[in-house]
Amino acid sequence: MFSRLAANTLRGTRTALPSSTRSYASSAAPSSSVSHLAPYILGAGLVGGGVYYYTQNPTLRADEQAKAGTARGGALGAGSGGAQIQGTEATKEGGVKVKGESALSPDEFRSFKIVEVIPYNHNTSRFVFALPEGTSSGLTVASALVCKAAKEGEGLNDKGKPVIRPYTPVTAPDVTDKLELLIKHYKGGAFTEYLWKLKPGDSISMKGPIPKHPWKPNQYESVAMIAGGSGITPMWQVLQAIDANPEDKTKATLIFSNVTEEDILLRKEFEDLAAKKPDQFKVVFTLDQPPKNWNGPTGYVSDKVITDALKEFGTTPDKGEKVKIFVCGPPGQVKAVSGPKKSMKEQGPLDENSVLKKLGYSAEQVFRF
Ligand SMILES: Cc1cc2nc3c(=O)[nH]c(=O)nc-3n(C[C@H](O)[C@H](O)[C@H](O)COP(=O)(O)OP(=O)(O)OC[C@H]3O[C@@H](n4cnc5c(N)ncnc54)[C@H](O)[C@@H]3O)c2cc1C
Repeated sequence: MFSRLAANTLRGTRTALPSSTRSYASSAAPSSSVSHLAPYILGAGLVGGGVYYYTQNPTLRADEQAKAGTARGGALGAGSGGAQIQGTEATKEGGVKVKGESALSPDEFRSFKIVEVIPYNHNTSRFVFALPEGTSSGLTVASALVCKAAKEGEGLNDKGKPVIRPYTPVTAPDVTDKLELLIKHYKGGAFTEYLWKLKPGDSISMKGPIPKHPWKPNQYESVAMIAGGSGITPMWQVLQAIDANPEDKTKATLIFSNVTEEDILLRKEFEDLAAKKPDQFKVVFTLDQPPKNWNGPTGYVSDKVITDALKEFGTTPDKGEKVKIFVCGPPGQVKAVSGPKKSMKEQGPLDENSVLKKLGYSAEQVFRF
């Protein structure tokens, strides 16, 4: 599906971002990528060591954000799994809300057992957690959860405080009995180095939801999602919600950049969506290091990649409030595409030199996770 889409809709093109950005996005800082990383780190050691802008204020670590940002509510929940979503009820805003008990709490950390660790690719694994029988995560769309070590005294930072990091489950909010995180391993990463030592039977503490952009069905005619590396998981959460709600006619175009083909997370899921509902979902993958037979765009997410991809569903700047662009990825990519978020709570203006600004989009049309 992708090849067809790519061949039909996009031509290869060079871009405006340094390759270091994408190396950061989808590789776990392997030694071979050091030369790629150098310019980024040089310019941005800056952003708290590459923790995603989609998190946060560049100066604020997730640990601090977690303390500050676990406000309840604000979002509509939605489930997955076809036309009729089980265990959900309609809300007056037109969305769906997960019924029944939530396993997670926004007010306290709760411990969940890892039941399975399934390698996904060279640096990413699926962590499957058991939820109490009959409960679901209860996360709203779009929202995240935060994780820390469940065992006292473990997973601490160099100041002796627990390392806390946000993640977006890949299981939909109404899935009961289990929750799955798709996590990329960062060499030297405070939390993922700890996580990679754990085994099935061990536990992790979680708290949530951490609300992001409250998804309202049909609030926009169309949305675009520009993601890099593991910044893809919030996009998948929103796409699942749209797909699960037959009343939601929002059209969505995903532009997903990675270093190599192997780095593309959830590729089959996106291709299946685009194949199932081609008039509603469109996906474009861009690669820094494409294989010989690659038909899609290569390099960074440039103005041309965005313009070409968003033409079909008319996600253009002149549409005002009818369109939204979601951005989520590594700092270098976010900086080039939109400019960073002003702070944890404020989106702030678009960077004057960013691709979206130059294309004519307004700050109100853009949301960074
Ligand atoms: C809303 C949200 C949802 C997210 N969802 C997911 C998800 O589903 N899956 C996922 O994999 N990730 C997700 N993330 C990212 C995740 O929260 C963590 O940032 C990521 O796992 C890295 O954490 P870490 O503690 O292992 O690495 P960190 O310690 O934060 O470091 C990250 C990298 O930067 C390097 N580094 C650290 N400090 C410096 C420095 N001073 N200078 C230069 N380099 C430095 C480290 O060596 C490492 O390679 C999400 C983030 C947000 C905000």
